[in-house]
Amino acid sequence: MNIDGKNVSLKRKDEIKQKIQQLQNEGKRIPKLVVILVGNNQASQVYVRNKEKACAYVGMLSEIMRLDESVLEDELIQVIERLNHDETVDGILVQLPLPQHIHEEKILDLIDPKKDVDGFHPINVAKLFLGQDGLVPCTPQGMMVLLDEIHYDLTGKEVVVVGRSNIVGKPVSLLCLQRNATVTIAHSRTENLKEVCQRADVLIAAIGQAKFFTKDYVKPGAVVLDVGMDRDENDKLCGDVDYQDVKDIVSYITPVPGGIGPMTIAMLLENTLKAYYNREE
Ligand SMILES: Nc1nc(=O)c2c([nH]1)NC[C@@H]1CN(c3ccc(C(=O)N[C@@H](CCC(=O)O)C(=O)O)cc3)C=[N+]21
Repeated sequence: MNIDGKNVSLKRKDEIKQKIQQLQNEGKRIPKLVVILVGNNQASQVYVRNKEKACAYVGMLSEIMRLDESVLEDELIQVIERLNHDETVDGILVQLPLPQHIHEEKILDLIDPKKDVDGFHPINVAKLFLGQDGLVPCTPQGMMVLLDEIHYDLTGKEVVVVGRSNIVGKPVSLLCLQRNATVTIAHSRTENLKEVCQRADVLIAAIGQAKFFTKDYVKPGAVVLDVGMDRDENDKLCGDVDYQDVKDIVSYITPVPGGIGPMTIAMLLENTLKAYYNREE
C-alpha cells in the first residue's frame, strides 16, 4: 500500500496555516524563512520554488535570495551574517549543492544554530546525537511522521538504512535508534547488500540511483521508504526503489513523487515555526 506523503504533508501544512492565522489574529510578528540559492542548478530551482509556494500556502513570510554562480565565498558569508542578525528572520536555508569554489562546511557552520532550519549545523547535529531538543533535518523527520501515520512501532524492528549522508542516512539512523529499532547503516562498500536488505522490516533507500532496489532486496511485508529523487531512462522522476517490481510484496511504500519529497517541505515549515517560537520566548 502507498503511504501518501502528499496528503500527510497537506494535513501538516493546514495545521501550520492555522497557527500562523492565530499569530496574525493576535497581532504578532509572522515567521519568516529565507532561502539562499546560489547559481542556477535546474533541480534546485524547482525545489526552491516549491518551498516558496509552501510558505505562501501557510501564510509564512519567505524570501528567496538568488546569488550568481560566481559569488565569492566572502560575499555569501556576509549575507549569512546579516541574516543571522536580522530579527525578522527565523529560518535560514542555504540550498545545496553549492558551487565548487564555495566551502560547504564553512558556510553551514556559520548559520546561527537557532535559525538552522535544515538541522545541518554541528550544534544541532550534536543535539540529535545526544537526544536533546534541537532542529532536526527535514527529510528524516518527515520519514518518522510517515511511520507515525501508519502507526508503525519501530521498537525491536530491523531497520536497514542504505546511504550514509549527513543529510539523510546518518540522521534517520539516529531517529530510528531513538525509537528502539535495531539499525544497520549500509552503503556503497557494504558486502552482501542484498542479504543485508532482505533482513529489513523497514528499508530506507537513500543512495541516489534510479530504481536500484528490486524485489530481491526486499523482505515480503516490509515497509519501504524511498528517499531517491532520480531520473529514469525516459527522464521521468523516480526513486531509488523499483516501485513496479516491489509494490506487490511490500506492506507499505512511499511513492516518488508524492512520498518523502513533500514531507521534507512540510517539515521545513514546522522547523521554521519551531525556530520562531524558540526565538520569541
Ligand atoms: N539545504 C538544503 N535543504 C534541503 O532540504 C535540500 C537541499 N538543500 N538540496 C536538495 C534537497 C532535495 N530536496 C527536496 C525537497 C522536496 C522535494 C519534492 O517536493 N519532491 C516532489 C516532486 C518535485 C518535482 O516535481 O521535481 C515529490 O517527491 O513529490 C524534492 C527534493 C530538498 N533538499
